[in-house]
Amino acid sequence: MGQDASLFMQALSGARTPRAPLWLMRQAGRYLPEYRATRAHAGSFLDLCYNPALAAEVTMQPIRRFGFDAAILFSDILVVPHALGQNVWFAEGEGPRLDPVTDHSRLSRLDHPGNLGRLDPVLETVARVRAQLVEETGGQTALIGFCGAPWTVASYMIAGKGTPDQAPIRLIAYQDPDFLQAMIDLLVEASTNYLIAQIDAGAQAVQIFESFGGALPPALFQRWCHDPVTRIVQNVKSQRPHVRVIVFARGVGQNLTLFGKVAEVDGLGLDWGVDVNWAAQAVQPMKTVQGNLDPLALMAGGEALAEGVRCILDALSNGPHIFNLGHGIQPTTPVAHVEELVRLVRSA
Ligand SMILES: Cc1c2[nH]c(c1CCC(=O)O)Cc1[nH]c(c(CCC(=O)O)c1C)Cc1[nH]c(c(CCC(=O)O)c1C)Cc1[nH]c(c(C)c1CCC(=O)O)C2
Repeated sequence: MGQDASLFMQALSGARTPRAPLWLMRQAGRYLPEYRATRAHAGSFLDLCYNPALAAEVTMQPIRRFGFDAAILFSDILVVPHALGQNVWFAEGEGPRLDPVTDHSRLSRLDHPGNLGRLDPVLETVARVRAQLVEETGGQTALIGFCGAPWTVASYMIAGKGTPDQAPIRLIAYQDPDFLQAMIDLLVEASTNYLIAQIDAGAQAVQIFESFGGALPPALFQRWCHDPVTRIVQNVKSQRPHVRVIVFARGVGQNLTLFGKVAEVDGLGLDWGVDVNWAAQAVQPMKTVQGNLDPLALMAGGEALAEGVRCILDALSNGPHIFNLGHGIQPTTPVAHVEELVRLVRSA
């Protein structure tokens, strides 16, 4: 079966599909009891990311349970700085921690972006998942690879942890733009190589997560978000023209239309703050749109969920659309609400 046989790939190619394909950001995660069970005997979170058998297993868990239309590689955006030699770890219950890189001398001690050998196990996971998807779904379920956008990844590399408003990187963008440009350039090159390696291992589409694009003031958006993401997309597409690319730039509002003008972008993610009626007018004529259910409407369930789904389908069903959340699923979301979501989207 060709790769465009899947509903997800058809929608991403710009087709209006008989029903909206469905997957969820963070669909493999702590809300699933089988994930928690695998996680409990895998060691640390990074150990799980670098264990191809277990990482493939958790990638497949939500596919087997819900029959989603796409699987997303189980890994993390911070494996890229880790592969470049930065110390990265996940403090239990606290999130990611890194030894901060805040100046040229520390940056120069990182590895060359062509040396991503540490990510070989992740590529092995991609190959295993693709083989399992072909075997178990006949290729009906597509495989998505991913990386973080340079600004988002650099915000962790500089602060050494998640920060509510990304103040450390914003300050450096003003005080030492040459340093930040060098870090961003390194990430553009590493991310390009990493995505191409995922595609060669079996990923049919890739998504770039710009989780903190909304932290940029308008005057800085072009340089630190739009340019680096566009460079990655164009680099990847020029070398692997058959792949499909989704950009999920959270919180960027009307700047979504700037990505809409980039010919090589196939799909645009909509966070839950985007007005879907605006998106139907301003974004969907240019690109396939994906999103934007509030993860808390899914957690709440009931009428909030039904109304949220209806509102999205009413606005976006007339063009190419992939159903998803506006951000990752929350760990305390009841599994029954996800079952209900699948039923609502499939029966619409
Ligand atoms: C900013 C960011 C990160 N990671 C990611 C982003 C961008 C998207 C976003 O904005 O959410 C992306 C990511 N992280 C993970 C995936 C896997 C694929 C998927 O199922 O979507 C993806 C695509 C698994 C994960 N990444 C992480 C978990 C939870 C780890 C655990 O099992 O303990 C998972 C399933 C850990 C992680 N990783 C990161 C944080 C801040 C945390 C801690 C927060 C938390 O605990 O939920 C960095």
